[in-house]
Amino acid sequence: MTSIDVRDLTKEYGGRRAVDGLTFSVRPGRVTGFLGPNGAGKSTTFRLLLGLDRPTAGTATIGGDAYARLREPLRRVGALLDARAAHGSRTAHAHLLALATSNRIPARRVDTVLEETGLAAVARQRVRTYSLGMRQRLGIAAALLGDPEVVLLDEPANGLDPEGIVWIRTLLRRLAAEGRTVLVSSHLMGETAAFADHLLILGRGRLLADTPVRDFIHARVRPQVRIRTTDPTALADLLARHGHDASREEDGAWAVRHARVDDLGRLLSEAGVPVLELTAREATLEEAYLDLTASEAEFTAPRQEA
Ligand SMILES: Nc1ncnc2c1ncn2[C@@H]1O[C@H](COP(=O)(O)OP(=O)(O)OP(=O)(O)O)[C@@H](O)[C@H]1O
Repeated sequence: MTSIDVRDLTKEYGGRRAVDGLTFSVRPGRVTGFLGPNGAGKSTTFRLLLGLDRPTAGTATIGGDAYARLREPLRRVGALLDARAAHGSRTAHAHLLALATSNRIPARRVDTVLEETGLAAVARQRVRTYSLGMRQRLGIAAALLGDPEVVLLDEPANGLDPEGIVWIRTLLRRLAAEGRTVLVSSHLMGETAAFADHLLILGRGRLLADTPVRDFIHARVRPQVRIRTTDPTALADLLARHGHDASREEDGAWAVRHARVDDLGRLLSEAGVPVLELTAREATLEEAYLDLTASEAEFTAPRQEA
């Protein structure tokens, strides 16, 4: 089984740190989401892992070896970095066949991955006629061509339609279930939580979280209760008197944090506050993610002199 190991990895471009002392491991048999806002360093980390760029310091290895030292790398590691990589004047079939031939991969894999990615019917068309979603699928087909143990996909859902999004989720789950090591970058937490088991979250080149998705939700996604009433003044008074952390939402409803429907329902009923709606909801993952990024911003704010 092949793990990815990143140790003290740093990459500077002209004195600016794109990747700043990253240390993490990516384990086989699960999908690891690699999350971070634009410019957080995800693509740079992928390039360092694939030997396309040299680290300023630290190491990035796959199964214990730097990518450049792997024999028959396409059979070990499949990667999607840039969906525009395929030559537009070639057909998808020709593009994949050339890749297979130059990497000593059996030609029959070409048809297998074309089927797997839903491109079989358009395989003889030139790539320049493809939509962004079709190019994404072709990039994924190329990544899977060598039947690799490790799959690295940079924003694979980019350009896919809703059906494509469901397809990629299913594909990623299957690749992990087959025991492969799957690392998938995205800047969308909601999308990532739909397929990932584990999260690595980056902010400004640094690792902010290395956690199972379930633990992240448990630790950071707080329960909330949503209330609509015909008497907002009475509701606001009541909530304030009982020390509830409440705020008004855009549609006029109230959101009460760290509260339970059972407790609030009883309270409202005893106080005679008319209720139009009382619902339990979990703050979205996206909110939890922003929360994490905000605490990072506080952490990195310049220190005040005493
Ligand atoms: N070749 C380069 N030369 C100079 N700066 C670079 C280079 N590549 C990346 N950077 C800078 O490094 C930082 C990290 O970029 P990177 O592309 O790795 O982020 P990312 O998390 O992949 O973002 P995105 O979601 O936008 O793709 C950015 O500030 C970027 O401008």
